[in-house]
Amino acid sequence: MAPEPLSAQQTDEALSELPGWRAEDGRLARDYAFRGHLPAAAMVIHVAAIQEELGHHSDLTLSYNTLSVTVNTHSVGGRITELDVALARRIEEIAAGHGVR
Ligand SMILES: C[C@H](O)[C@H](O)[C@H]1CNC2=NC(N)=NC(=O)C2=N1
Repeated sequence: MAPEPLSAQQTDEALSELPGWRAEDGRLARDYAFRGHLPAAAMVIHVAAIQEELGHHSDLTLSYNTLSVTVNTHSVGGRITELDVALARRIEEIAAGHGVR
């Protein structure tokens, strides 16, 4: 069954438990900073593995020591849904282990 887009209030409630994340242009977004390039690149692989497990995929932009994550749900026309929140929560769980600053 297709997920329902979250209301603005539901999105705000989800964001209140996702420090550092924001809603921007209809997407959940967060920028992570690392101590160098390899830790940032390693985080990409770990996030990719989670995304394959969940069947839900963010857009990842890797720079020197930063990784920008944005995600919405394509199947509902590019809106924020619980699937995006679930992925953001999983990414948050692994971030500290990658030495996020
Ligand atoms: C078949 C597969 O599960 C779907 O195409 C998934 C893949 N990953 C996805 N990722 C995102 N962000 N939105 C989707 O609607 C989506 N659909």
